[in-house]
Amino acid sequence: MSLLADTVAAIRPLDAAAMAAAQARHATLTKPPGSLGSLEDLGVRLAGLAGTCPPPLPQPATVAVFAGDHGVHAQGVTPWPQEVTVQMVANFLASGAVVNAFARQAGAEVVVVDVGVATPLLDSDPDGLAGGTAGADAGSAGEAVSAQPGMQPRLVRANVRRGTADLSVQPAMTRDEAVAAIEVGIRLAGDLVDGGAGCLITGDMGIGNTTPAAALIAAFTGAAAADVTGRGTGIDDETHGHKVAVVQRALALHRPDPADPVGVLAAVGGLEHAALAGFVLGGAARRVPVILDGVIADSAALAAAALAPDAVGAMVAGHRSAEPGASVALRHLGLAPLVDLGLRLGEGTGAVLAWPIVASAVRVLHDVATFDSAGVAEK
Ligand SMILES: O=C(O)c1ccc[n+]([C@@H]2O[C@H](COP(=O)([O-])O)[C@@H](O)[C@H]2O)c1
Ligand SMILES: Cc1cc2nc[nH]c2cc1C
Repeated sequence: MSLLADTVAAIRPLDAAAMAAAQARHATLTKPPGSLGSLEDLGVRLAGLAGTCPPPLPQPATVAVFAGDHGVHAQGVTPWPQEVTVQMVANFLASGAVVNAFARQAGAEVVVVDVGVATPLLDSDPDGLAGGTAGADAGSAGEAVSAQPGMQPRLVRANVRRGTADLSVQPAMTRDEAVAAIEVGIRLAGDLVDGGAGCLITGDMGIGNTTPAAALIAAFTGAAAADVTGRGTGIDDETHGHKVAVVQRALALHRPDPADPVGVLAAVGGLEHAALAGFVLGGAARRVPVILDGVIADSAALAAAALAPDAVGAMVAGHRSAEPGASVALRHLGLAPLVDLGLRLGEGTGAVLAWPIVASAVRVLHDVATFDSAGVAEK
Protein backbone atom coordinates (compact mmCIF):
# COMPACT_ATOMS: atom_id res chain seq x y z
CA MET A 1 0.00 0.00 0.00
CA SER A 2 1.04 3.61 -0.43
CA LEU A 3 2.04 5.85 2.46
CA LEU A 4 -1.27 7.70 2.10
CA ALA A 5 -3.34 4.51 2.13
CA ASP A 6 -1.35 3.09 5.09
CA THR A 7 -1.82 6.33 7.00
CA VAL A 8 -5.56 6.50 6.37
CA ALA A 9 -5.88 2.85 7.43
CA ALA A 10 -4.00 3.56 10.68
CA ILE A 11 -6.44 6.28 11.81
CA ARG A 12 -8.79 4.90 14.45
CA PRO A 13 -11.64 6.31 16.55
CA LEU A 14 -11.04 7.89 19.95
CA ASP A 15 -10.66 5.45 22.85
CA ALA A 16 -14.00 5.40 24.71
CA ALA A 17 -12.59 3.96 27.95
CA ALA A 18 -9.91 6.68 28.25
CA MET A 19 -12.55 9.33 27.58
CA ALA A 20 -14.82 7.90 30.26
CA ALA A 21 -11.88 7.87 32.70
CA ALA A 22 -11.13 11.54 31.93
CA GLN A 23 -14.79 12.45 32.37
CA ALA A 24 -14.87 10.66 35.72
CA ARG A 25 -11.59 12.29 36.80
CA HIS A 26 -12.96 15.75 35.99
CA ALA A 27 -15.85 15.10 38.36
CA THR A 28 -13.39 14.44 41.24
CA LEU A 29 -11.27 17.60 40.79
CA THR A 30 -11.55 20.66 43.05
CA LYS A 31 -13.79 22.78 40.83
CA PRO A 32 -17.52 22.94 40.25
CA PRO A 33 -18.43 20.31 37.64
CA GLY A 34 -18.28 21.76 34.13
CA SER A 35 -16.65 25.00 35.30
CA LEU A 36 -13.87 24.72 32.73
CA GLY A 37 -16.40 24.70 29.92
CA SER A 38 -15.15 23.38 26.61
CA LEU A 39 -11.64 22.87 28.06
CA GLU A 40 -13.07 19.87 29.90
CA ASP A 41 -14.34 18.42 26.61
CA LEU A 42 -10.93 19.06 25.07
CA GLY A 43 -9.13 17.22 27.89
CA VAL A 44 -11.52 14.30 27.54
CA ARG A 45 -11.01 14.19 23.79
CA LEU A 46 -7.20 14.27 24.11
CA ALA A 47 -7.43 11.39 26.59
CA GLY A 48 -9.41 9.52 23.93
CA LEU A 49 -6.77 10.37 21.34
CA ALA A 50 -3.88 9.18 23.54
CA GLY A 51 -5.84 6.16 24.78
CA THR A 52 -4.92 6.96 28.37
CA CYS A 53 -5.93 9.27 31.22
CA PRO A 54 -4.39 11.67 31.88
CA PRO A 55 -3.12 12.09 28.33
CA PRO A 56 0.50 13.20 27.84
CA LEU A 57 1.15 16.92 27.95
CA PRO A 58 1.06 18.17 24.32
CA GLN A 59 4.69 19.23 24.26
CA PRO A 60 7.12 19.98 22.80
CA ALA A 61 5.33 21.51 19.85
CA THR A 62 6.44 22.33 16.32
CA VAL A 63 4.69 24.71 13.95
CA ALA A 64 5.18 23.58 10.35
CA VAL A 65 4.77 26.44 7.90
CA PHE A 66 3.96 24.90 4.50
CA ALA A 67 4.75 27.31 1.67
CA GLY A 68 3.45 27.27 -1.89
CA ASP A 69 2.54 29.46 -4.84
CA HIS A 70 -0.59 29.62 -6.94
CA GLY A 71 -1.23 29.94 -10.65
CA VAL A 72 -4.56 31.60 -9.89
CA HIS A 73 -2.50 34.61 -8.81
CA ALA A 74 -2.62 35.58 -12.51
CA GLN A 75 -6.36 36.29 -12.11
CA GLY A 76 -5.72 39.27 -9.83
CA VAL A 77 -7.26 37.72 -6.69
CA THR A 78 -4.71 39.25 -4.31
CA PRO A 79 -2.94 42.61 -4.31
CA TRP A 80 0.43 41.13 -3.29
CA PRO A 81 3.13 40.07 -5.73
CA GLN A 82 3.88 36.34 -5.85
CA GLU A 83 7.53 36.88 -4.82
CA VAL A 84 6.29 37.72 -1.31
CA THR A 85 5.89 33.97 -0.71
CA VAL A 86 9.60 33.22 -1.11
CA GLN A 87 10.55 36.47 0.58
CA MET A 88 8.49 35.47 3.61
CA VAL A 89 10.13 32.02 3.59
CA ALA A 90 13.42 33.88 4.00
CA ASN A 91 11.86 35.98 6.74
CA PHE A 92 10.68 32.86 8.63
CA LEU A 93 14.17 31.38 8.38
CA ALA A 94 15.64 34.62 9.69
CA SER A 95 13.16 34.52 12.62
CA GLY A 96 11.61 37.82 11.54
CA ALA A 97 7.95 36.93 11.01
CA VAL A 98 5.05 37.15 13.43
CA VAL A 99 4.91 33.37 13.78
CA ASN A 100 8.54 33.37 14.91
CA ALA A 101 7.72 35.93 17.60
CA PHE A 102 4.68 33.97 18.79
CA ALA A 103 6.57 30.66 18.67
CA ARG A 104 9.45 32.13 20.67
CA GLN A 105 6.99 33.42 23.26
CA ALA A 106 5.24 30.04 23.52
CA GLY A 107 8.37 27.89 23.26
CA ALA A 108 7.49 26.15 19.99
CA GLU A 109 9.87 25.18 17.20
CA VAL A 110 9.35 26.58 13.68
CA VAL A 111 9.89 24.39 10.60
CA VAL A 112 9.41 25.93 7.15
CA VAL A 113 8.49 23.51 4.37
CA ASP A 114 8.95 24.40 0.71
CA VAL A 115 6.31 22.14 -0.81
CA GLY A 116 5.39 24.37 -3.74
CA VAL A 117 7.20 27.69 -3.84
CA ALA A 118 7.57 29.00 -7.41
CA THR A 119 11.04 30.44 -6.93
CA PRO A 120 13.77 27.84 -6.36
CA LEU A 121 15.60 28.09 -3.06
CA LEU A 122 19.37 27.98 -3.47
CA ASP A 123 21.06 24.88 -2.00
CA SER A 124 24.18 26.90 -1.37
CA ASP A 125 22.33 29.51 0.63
CA PRO A 126 22.69 28.59 4.30
CA ASP A 127 19.48 30.46 5.14
CA GLY A 128 17.59 28.92 2.27
CA LEU A 129 17.01 32.33 0.75
CA ALA A 130 15.45 32.74 -2.66
CA GLY A 131 17.25 32.47 -5.98
CA GLY A 132 19.14 29.96 -8.12
CA THR A 133 17.98 26.95 -10.05
CA ALA A 134 17.88 24.05 -7.60
CA GLY A 135 15.77 21.20 -8.96
CA ALA A 136 12.53 20.07 -7.39
CA ASP A 137 12.80 17.67 -4.49
CA ALA A 138 9.51 15.88 -5.09
CA GLY A 139 8.04 13.42 -2.65
CA SER A 140 10.55 13.91 0.12
CA ALA A 141 9.95 15.52 3.46
CA GLY A 142 13.63 16.41 3.49
CA GLU A 143 15.95 15.69 6.38
CA ALA A 144 14.58 14.34 9.65
CA VAL A 145 13.62 17.17 11.94
CA SER A 146 14.03 17.15 15.71
CA ALA A 147 11.10 18.45 17.72
CA GLN A 148 13.33 19.77 20.48
CA PRO A 149 12.77 23.50 20.42
CA GLY A 150 16.26 24.64 19.57
CA MET A 151 14.54 27.87 18.55
CA GLN A 152 16.44 28.07 15.27
CA PRO A 153 13.93 27.76 12.42
CA ARG A 154 14.66 24.96 9.96
CA LEU A 155 13.97 24.57 6.27
CA VAL A 156 12.61 21.33 4.83
CA ARG A 157 13.12 21.12 1.07
CA ALA A 158 10.24 19.08 -0.31
CA ASN A 159 9.19 20.97 -3.42
CA VAL A 160 6.72 18.89 -5.42
CA ARG A 161 6.11 21.52 -8.09
CA ARG A 162 7.06 25.18 -8.57
CA GLY A 163 3.59 26.50 -7.86
CA THR A 164 0.21 25.28 -9.08
CA ALA A 165 -1.45 25.91 -12.42
CA ASP A 166 -4.32 28.43 -12.59
CA LEU A 167 -7.25 26.47 -11.14
CA SER A 168 -9.75 28.74 -12.88
CA VAL A 169 -8.66 27.44 -16.30
CA GLN A 170 -7.18 23.96 -15.64
CA PRO A 171 -6.54 21.56 -12.73
CA ALA A 172 -4.22 23.11 -10.17
CA MET A 173 -2.04 19.97 -10.25
CA THR A 174 -2.09 16.31 -11.22
CA ARG A 175 -3.40 13.61 -8.91
CA ASP A 176 0.16 12.30 -8.51
CA GLU A 177 1.36 15.74 -7.45
CA ALA A 178 -1.49 16.04 -4.96
CA VAL A 179 -0.60 12.65 -3.45
CA ALA A 180 3.11 13.58 -3.36
CA ALA A 181 2.28 16.80 -1.50
CA ILE A 182 -0.03 14.98 0.94
CA GLU A 183 2.78 12.52 1.61
CA VAL A 184 5.23 15.37 2.32
CA GLY A 185 2.90 16.37 5.17
CA ILE A 186 2.47 12.80 6.41
CA ARG A 187 6.24 12.22 6.40
CA LEU A 188 6.98 15.44 8.24
CA ALA A 189 4.36 14.67 10.92
CA GLY A 190 5.97 11.25 11.40
CA ASP A 191 9.49 12.71 11.57
CA LEU A 192 8.40 15.26 14.16
CA VAL A 193 6.62 12.71 16.34
CA ASP A 194 9.65 10.39 16.07
CA GLY A 195 11.75 13.36 17.22
CA GLY A 196 9.60 13.75 20.33
CA ALA A 197 6.88 16.22 19.35
CA GLY A 198 3.76 15.93 21.49
CA CYS A 199 1.80 18.47 19.50
CA LEU A 200 1.76 19.50 15.84
CA ILE A 201 0.78 23.02 14.82
CA THR A 202 -0.23 23.94 11.27
CA GLY A 203 1.10 26.99 9.46
CA ASP A 204 1.00 28.20 5.87
CA MET A 205 2.44 30.83 3.56
CA GLY A 206 1.31 31.37 -0.01
CA ILE A 207 0.27 34.53 -1.77
CA GLY A 208 -3.12 33.78 -3.33
CA ASN A 209 -3.83 30.73 -1.16
CA THR A 210 -7.15 31.96 0.24
CA THR A 211 -8.65 31.44 -3.25
CA PRO A 212 -8.02 27.66 -3.36
CA ALA A 213 -9.00 27.51 0.32
CA ALA A 214 -12.40 29.00 -0.56
CA ALA A 215 -12.84 26.60 -3.49
CA LEU A 216 -11.97 23.60 -1.28
CA ILE A 217 -14.40 24.69 1.42
CA ALA A 218 -17.18 25.16 -1.15
CA ALA A 219 -16.41 21.75 -2.67
CA PHE A 220 -16.37 19.85 0.63
CA THR A 221 -19.26 21.63 2.40
CA GLY A 222 -21.53 22.48 -0.53
CA ALA A 223 -21.54 26.15 0.53
CA ALA A 224 -21.85 28.86 -2.13
CA ALA A 225 -18.63 30.53 -3.28
CA ALA A 226 -19.96 33.91 -2.12
CA ASP A 227 -20.37 32.58 1.43
CA VAL A 228 -16.84 31.19 1.79
CA THR A 229 -14.70 33.62 -0.20
CA GLY A 230 -13.11 36.31 1.93
CA ARG A 231 -10.77 39.23 1.55
CA GLY A 232 -7.55 37.34 2.27
CA THR A 233 -4.70 39.76 2.85
CA GLY A 234 -7.13 42.65 2.17
CA ILE A 235 -8.98 43.54 -1.03
CA ASP A 236 -11.60 46.11 -2.02
CA ASP A 237 -15.23 45.29 -2.89
CA GLU A 238 -14.58 45.13 -6.61
CA THR A 239 -11.66 42.71 -6.29
CA HIS A 240 -13.67 40.64 -3.83
CA GLY A 241 -16.53 40.31 -6.34
CA HIS A 242 -14.00 39.24 -8.96
CA LYS A 243 -12.46 36.69 -6.56
CA VAL A 244 -15.92 35.16 -5.88
CA ALA A 245 -16.45 34.87 -9.65
CA VAL A 246 -13.05 33.17 -10.06
CA VAL A 247 -13.97 30.60 -7.39
CA GLN A 248 -17.38 30.05 -9.02
CA ARG A 249 -15.73 29.57 -12.39
CA ALA A 250 -13.29 26.99 -11.00
CA LEU A 251 -16.12 25.04 -9.33
CA ALA A 252 -18.19 25.10 -12.53
CA LEU A 253 -15.20 24.00 -14.61
CA HIS A 254 -14.05 21.07 -12.45
CA ARG A 255 -17.27 20.04 -10.64
CA PRO A 256 -15.10 18.61 -7.83
CA ASP A 257 -16.56 15.49 -6.20
CA PRO A 258 -16.19 15.53 -2.39
CA ALA A 259 -16.23 11.72 -2.45
CA ASP A 260 -12.86 11.96 -4.23
CA PRO A 261 -10.80 14.15 -1.86
CA VAL A 262 -7.52 13.74 -3.76
CA GLY A 263 -9.32 14.76 -6.95
CA VAL A 264 -10.71 17.85 -5.22
CA LEU A 265 -7.23 18.85 -3.98
CA ALA A 266 -5.76 18.30 -7.45
CA ALA A 267 -8.46 20.31 -9.21
CA VAL A 268 -8.91 23.34 -6.94
CA GLY A 269 -6.36 23.04 -4.13
CA GLY A 270 -2.81 24.12 -3.53
CA LEU A 271 0.40 22.29 -2.72
CA GLU A 272 0.44 23.63 0.85
CA HIS A 273 -3.24 22.73 1.29
CA ALA A 274 -2.49 19.13 0.22
CA ALA A 275 0.59 18.93 2.46
CA LEU A 276 -1.42 20.30 5.38
CA ALA A 277 -4.07 17.63 4.80
CA GLY A 278 -1.28 15.04 5.00
CA PHE A 279 0.17 16.67 8.12
CA VAL A 280 -3.22 16.36 9.83
CA LEU A 281 -3.57 12.73 8.73
CA GLY A 282 -0.03 11.98 9.90
CA GLY A 283 -0.72 13.46 13.34
CA ALA A 284 -4.01 11.58 13.61
CA ALA A 285 -2.35 8.29 12.66
CA ARG A 286 0.29 8.86 15.37
CA ARG A 287 -2.46 9.95 17.81
CA VAL A 288 -0.90 13.35 18.45
CA PRO A 289 -3.08 16.50 18.53
CA VAL A 290 -2.86 18.81 15.54
CA ILE A 291 -3.78 22.45 16.17
CA LEU A 292 -5.36 24.02 13.10
CA ASP A 293 -4.53 27.62 12.24
CA GLY A 294 -6.72 29.64 9.87
CA VAL A 295 -8.76 29.21 6.73
CA ILE A 296 -6.03 27.39 4.78
CA ALA A 297 -5.60 24.73 7.49
CA ASP A 298 -9.37 24.50 7.93
CA SER A 299 -9.84 23.83 4.21
CA ALA A 300 -7.09 21.20 4.34
CA ALA A 301 -8.72 19.64 7.41
CA LEU A 302 -11.90 19.13 5.35
CA ALA A 303 -9.85 17.14 2.84
CA ALA A 304 -8.26 15.11 5.66
CA ALA A 305 -11.68 14.41 7.19
CA ALA A 306 -13.04 13.34 3.80
CA LEU A 307 -10.13 10.89 3.49
CA ALA A 308 -10.36 9.64 7.09
CA PRO A 309 -13.39 10.79 9.11
CA ASP A 310 -11.79 9.68 12.41
CA ALA A 311 -8.95 12.16 11.82
CA VAL A 312 -11.27 14.85 13.25
CA GLY A 313 -10.57 13.37 16.69
CA ALA A 314 -6.98 14.66 16.48
CA MET A 315 -7.92 18.14 15.27
CA VAL A 316 -8.04 21.13 17.58
CA ALA A 317 -9.39 24.36 16.09
CA GLY A 318 -6.79 26.85 17.28
CA HIS A 319 -8.69 29.98 16.33
CA ARG A 320 -11.46 31.46 14.25
CA SER A 321 -9.95 33.25 11.28
CA ALA A 322 -11.77 36.36 10.08
CA GLU A 323 -12.18 34.62 6.70
CA PRO A 324 -15.86 33.56 6.35
CA GLY A 325 -14.87 30.17 4.95
CA ALA A 326 -13.08 29.31 8.20
CA SER A 327 -16.31 29.36 10.20
CA VAL A 328 -18.12 27.33 7.54
CA ALA A 329 -15.34 24.71 7.54
CA LEU A 330 -15.13 24.48 11.35
CA ARG A 331 -18.93 24.09 11.60
CA HIS A 332 -18.78 21.29 9.04
CA LEU A 333 -16.05 19.58 11.08
CA GLY A 334 -17.95 20.10 14.36
CA LEU A 335 -15.02 22.00 15.90
CA ALA A 336 -15.22 25.07 18.15
CA PRO A 337 -12.27 27.48 17.94
CA LEU A 338 -10.30 28.22 21.13
CA VAL A 339 -9.21 31.77 20.26
CA ASP A 340 -11.25 34.42 18.45
CA LEU A 341 -9.19 37.60 18.03
CA GLY A 342 -10.06 38.54 14.45
CA LEU A 343 -6.69 37.30 13.19
CA ARG A 344 -6.28 36.78 9.44
CA LEU A 345 -2.53 36.43 9.06
CA GLY A 346 -1.90 32.71 8.65
CA GLU A 347 1.68 31.39 9.18
CA GLY A 348 0.35 29.37 12.14
CA THR A 349 -0.03 32.45 14.34
CA GLY A 350 -3.52 31.72 15.72
CA ALA A 351 -2.71 28.07 16.33
CA VAL A 352 0.51 28.91 18.21
CA LEU A 353 -1.48 31.26 20.45
CA ALA A 354 -3.88 28.40 21.21
CA TRP A 355 -1.19 25.89 22.15
CA PRO A 356 -0.87 26.94 25.84
CA ILE A 357 -4.65 26.64 26.14
CA VAL A 358 -4.51 23.09 24.81
CA ALA A 359 -1.67 22.29 27.23
CA SER A 360 -3.66 23.82 30.11
CA ALA A 361 -6.65 21.60 29.31
CA VAL A 362 -4.37 18.58 29.72
CA ARG A 363 -2.45 19.98 32.70
CA VAL A 364 -5.70 20.11 34.69
CA LEU A 365 -6.02 16.33 34.45
CA HIS A 366 -2.45 15.93 35.74
CA ASP A 367 -2.11 18.52 38.46
CA VAL A 368 -5.40 19.51 40.03
CA ALA A 369 -6.14 18.01 43.46
CA THR A 370 -9.24 15.96 44.06
CA PHE A 371 -11.91 16.89 46.61
CA ASP A 372 -10.71 13.92 48.68
CA SER A 373 -6.97 14.64 48.57
CA ALA A 374 -7.38 18.38 49.26
CA GLY A 375 -10.05 17.93 51.95
CA VAL A 376 -12.50 20.18 50.11
CA ALA A 377 -16.17 19.51 50.80
CA GLU A 378 -18.45 18.53 47.89
CA LYS A 379 -22.00 19.81 47.55
O1 LIG B 1 -5.03 32.08 8.11
C1 LIG B 1 -5.92 32.73 7.56
O2 LIG B 1 -7.11 32.54 7.82
C2 LIG B 1 -5.51 33.75 6.53
C3 LIG B 1 -6.44 34.69 6.11
C4 LIG B 1 -6.01 35.63 5.17
C5 LIG B 1 -4.72 35.61 4.68
N1 LIG B 1 -3.85 34.66 5.08
C6 LIG B 1 -2.47 34.63 4.58
O3 LIG B 1 -2.35 35.53 3.50
C7 LIG B 1 -1.89 34.90 2.33
C8 LIG B 1 -3.02 34.65 1.38
O4 LIG B 1 -3.83 35.77 1.18
P1 LIG B 1 -4.27 36.16 -0.31
O5 LIG B 1 -5.09 37.39 -0.14
O6 LIG B 1 -3.00 36.39 -1.03
O7 LIG B 1 -5.05 34.99 -0.82
C9 LIG B 1 -1.29 33.59 2.78
O8 LIG B 1 0.08 33.72 2.97
C10 LIG B 1 -2.02 33.26 4.07
O9 LIG B 1 -1.16 32.67 5.02
C11 LIG B 1 -4.22 33.75 6.00
C1 LIG C 1 3.61 40.45 4.38
C2 LIG C 1 2.80 39.18 4.40
C3 LIG C 1 3.00 38.25 5.43
C4 LIG C 1 2.24 37.09 5.44
N1 LIG C 1 2.19 36.05 6.27
C5 LIG C 1 1.29 35.18 5.83
N2 LIG C 1 0.74 35.67 4.75
C6 LIG C 1 1.29 36.86 4.45
C7 LIG C 1 1.07 37.77 3.44
C8 LIG C 1 1.83 38.93 3.41
C9 LIG C 1 1.59 39.92 2.32
